Amino acid sequence: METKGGVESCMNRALATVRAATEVLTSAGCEADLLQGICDITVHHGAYRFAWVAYPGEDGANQVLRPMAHAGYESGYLAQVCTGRASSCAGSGPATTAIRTGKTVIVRSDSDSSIPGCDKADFGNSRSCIALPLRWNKETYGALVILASRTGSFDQREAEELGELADKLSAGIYSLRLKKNHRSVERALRNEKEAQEALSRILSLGLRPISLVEKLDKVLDILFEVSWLGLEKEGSVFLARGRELRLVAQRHLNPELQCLCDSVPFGYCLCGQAAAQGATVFRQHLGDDHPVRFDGITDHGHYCQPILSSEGVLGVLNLYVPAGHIQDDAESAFVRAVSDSLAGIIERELADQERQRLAAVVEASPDYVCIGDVDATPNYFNGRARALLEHCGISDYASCRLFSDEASERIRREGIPTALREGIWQSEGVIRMENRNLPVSQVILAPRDGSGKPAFLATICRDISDRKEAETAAEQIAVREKQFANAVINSLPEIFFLLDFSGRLLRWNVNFERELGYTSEALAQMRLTDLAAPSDFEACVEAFTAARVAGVSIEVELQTLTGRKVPYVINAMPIDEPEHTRAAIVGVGMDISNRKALEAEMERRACHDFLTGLLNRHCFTEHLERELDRADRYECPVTLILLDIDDFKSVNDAHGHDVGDRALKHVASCLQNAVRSADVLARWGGEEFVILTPETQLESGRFLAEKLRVELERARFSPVGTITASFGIAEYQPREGADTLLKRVDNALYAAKHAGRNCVHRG
Ligand SMILES: Nc1nc2c(ncn2[C@@H]2O[C@H](COP(=O)(O)OP(=O)(O)OP(=O)(O)O)[C@@H](O)[C@H]2O)c(=O)[nH]1
Repeated sequence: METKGGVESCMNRALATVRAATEVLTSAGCEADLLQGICDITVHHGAYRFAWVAYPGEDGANQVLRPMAHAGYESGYLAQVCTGRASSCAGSGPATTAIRTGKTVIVRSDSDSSIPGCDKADFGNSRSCIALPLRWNKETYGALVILASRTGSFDQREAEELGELADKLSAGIYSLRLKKNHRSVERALRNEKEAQEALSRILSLGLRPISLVEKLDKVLDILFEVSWLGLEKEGSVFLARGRELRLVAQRHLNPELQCLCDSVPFGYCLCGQAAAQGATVFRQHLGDDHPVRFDGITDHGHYCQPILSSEGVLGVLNLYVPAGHIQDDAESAFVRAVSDSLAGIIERELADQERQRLAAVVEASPDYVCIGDVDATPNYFNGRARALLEHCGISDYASCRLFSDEASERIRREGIPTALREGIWQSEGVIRMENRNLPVSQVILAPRDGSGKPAFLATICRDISDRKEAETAAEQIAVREKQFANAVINSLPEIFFLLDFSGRLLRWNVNFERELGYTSEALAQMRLTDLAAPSDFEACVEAFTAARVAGVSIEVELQTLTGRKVPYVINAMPIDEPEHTRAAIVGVGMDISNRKALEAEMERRACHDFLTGLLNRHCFTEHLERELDRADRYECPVTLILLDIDDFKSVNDAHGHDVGDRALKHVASCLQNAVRSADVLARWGGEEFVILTPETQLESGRFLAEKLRVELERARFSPVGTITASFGIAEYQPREGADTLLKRVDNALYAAKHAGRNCVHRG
């Protein structure tokens, strides 16, 4: 226990401390000074062994005590208290307990184990401890801890006095913090105002009629004037071109550095890193990742702030700061705001450049260009269009009507709605001019704005008069060529036709219609093979199938509408399909009726006797050979009759050759009328006739010969009167041959002559 004198002395030291603290409490300029002042006074005026102020803090995930000020003899005590688990904020040491509970904690003996940890603490020969919570307005700042060298210190009165000191200290902390806050708020407001003014100056630069480089230079100047920014008066702006940064503006940059930084690839050095990452790069010092160096370069820090748009990286704002500069939230936010403003300026500039380029192109375009509102009110015409309007005497552009009423109506009803709906409408139209109409191709465009709505309407008309003239000329040439082709094919003496691959008639000449008698409507539904005579149909199909790949020539009979069969020789060949047709085969056909008739006549003449019209000897012999072959093969009977007019010489002599000729015809006629159709009658020569009677035996032959003899004798021929003939007959003996048979029948005839004529003899 303390003695009465000791108690007084304890009270005195507490009172001395409180008294001495008054000046510090009112005069301290900052919190650190206040805390340190109180600790000093506690030790020097209160003669306590040790005093310190603990604030709660964090070390990673651990809550710890932070000594904010201390005075007196401590001998490693602080380190032990602040790192020991028992005295951590989560622990139960005096300082921790006071902070956590908000109540004063007193330890009067270093053997007091009521507060765990205190017994283990090295009090540095101190024997008592008081931990006073520093609280104000329900906020606990920390604890004032005072150690005394004697056991049993800090009775209730001393503790109350010291508690008052702690309350005053808490009020002082509160007051200083309040002042500090006021100052920082005032400073922040001042800085904010300055920043806003700088930003508005930067933004207004975007509207000034100066080049982008000048604008960027001035932005750097404005930044250097912002007093609270810790910038060096040195900086630059890069613009991105592809994956490269180009130095476009700078202030006070070392000339050598200007050369080195003229072009910086994305990813290279600090600015390249900022561009590649799209994020701020800040460095306090010139480090290894700043490879751009020159002789005499001094250490400095960097703000490399990417200038970003929604499309990507536009460039980098590069600001220099003194070496060791500490980045400040307000400063970082301001630099970001400046880069956002720069993005706006650059984007507008690029858009302006693009617009100017487009405007120059549109203005110089050879097309007629009109740009107007989405309600189709025109508000711009390019040079070509203005010239056209002037030419047409139109001065009121807003209400000009260049197109015909019909075309205007179509544009209004179809063109503009389609363009507004689909973005584009294309057509052709005609512009009315004073002397002529100007054919144009027209395109109406409706580009959309950022919200997807049509922003304006642009009408582009192109003079297509040259093309139209060429098309008209080509059409006229095509018409003329068609007329010429028609004239040619219609003047052909042959029939002409074009077939498609299925053989259907595509085109034909007038001869075709005339000779076959069908109408063009009927022909348009027909194939050429439909016209073939039934007997020629198969051959016709075969020929025109072959004509798809190679030329063919075919003789075929075509049947006219009336059923008449006309022989044609048709030459047909495949053709390359002319444009827009299905033509596959072209052909011409010549009517060969005359040739066929001539051939028939020639054949007839070759086989027939010109006087009597009967088969001649040559043809008869062929018949005879064939028939005898058949008789040999099938052993069928054949009988030959040979007759000779009696005393014919006297007919000629008496009546002349003309009568003789007629007499021969008379005999031929009589014979022709008397024989059967299976018999073959021929003039053998002179006044001799021969009859081949197939399937006839000798007796039947003799009967026939006798019948003929009688018929001939009975038939009177004027002016000659009776004409008779002698007959020789012979039946063919198997395999005796024609010559032998003829010899035998000739002998029989001779015998008949010898026998007195007008009779029949067998050989
Ligand atoms: N008018 C005419 N006379 C012909 C033709 N061919 C032959 N003759 C004549 O027929 C006559 C045949 O006379 P011949 O051979 O003496 O026989 P024939 O007078 O009939 O006496 P036979 O046969 O013995 O009865 C000749 O005068 C021939 O000129 C002919 O085509 N026309």
